[in-house]
Amino acid sequence: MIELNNVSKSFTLHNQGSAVIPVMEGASLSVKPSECVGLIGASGAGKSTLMRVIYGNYLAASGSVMVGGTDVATAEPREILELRRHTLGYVSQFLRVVPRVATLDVVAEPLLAVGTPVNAARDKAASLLAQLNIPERLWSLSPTTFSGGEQQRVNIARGFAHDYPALLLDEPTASLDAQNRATVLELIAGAKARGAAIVGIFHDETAREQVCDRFINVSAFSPRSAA
Ligand SMILES: Nc1ncnc2c1ncn2[C@@H]1O[C@H](COP(=O)(O)OP(=O)(O)OP(=O)(O)O)[C@@H](O)[C@H]1O
Repeated sequence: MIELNNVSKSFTLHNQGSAVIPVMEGASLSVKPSECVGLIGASGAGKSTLMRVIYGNYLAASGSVMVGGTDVATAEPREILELRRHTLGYVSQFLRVVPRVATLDVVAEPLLAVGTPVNAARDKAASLLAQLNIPERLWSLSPTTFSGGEQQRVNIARGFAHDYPALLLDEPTASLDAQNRATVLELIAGAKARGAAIVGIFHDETAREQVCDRFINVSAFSPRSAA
């Protein structure tokens, strides 16, 4: 479902004499449906960079980044948007808050985007918000003023609203209390059970041991250790 072949990535620092910093070479990985692969490696090794390359936020310098039938490395922007709408979800630690949109609609939006009827989308959103302990009195408010932990849970609810065949999870359990953390791990297990291919970064060791089938150390893709 997610297949990277020989991917390299470097950054050009335009404000620093166009210095080119290679951060990744020869990155290859393959994630099958119902599998969760954890990215590990020291801080700065390139875990977030690899996730952004898969999501299409960073353009790979070479190699292929297949998600479903789309090569993210060469796809047109509209194909990437289509891929993100139907196939590839991304749950980051932070909610990009849309001003004045009610929490229930923020969570239902990915479902509406794939054509789910409004009532069904709202029902699913309500059930996720309840599962993640967001009090019902907050559902009609914009999450702009919510606490950090509440915003993170709204973001998780939104990320799990549509059943994406491929999911990227960037620290989905960071700074959650034990009960909400357990709920998120259940959501991840549920996504795996229905066939999602998942790539995740989890600093929380207990969480990653619980949901990951295997690990990839991205330090192996650092240009210094590449062959
Ligand atoms: N937009 C960018 N411009 C320049 N360099 C960048 C950019 N994004 C990442 N880097 C560099 O790429 C390297 C890998 O960073 P990345 O954030 O992927 O590491 P990480 O493994 O996710 O680290 P952490 O565990 O600390 O979050 C770092 O040296 C970083 O400075």
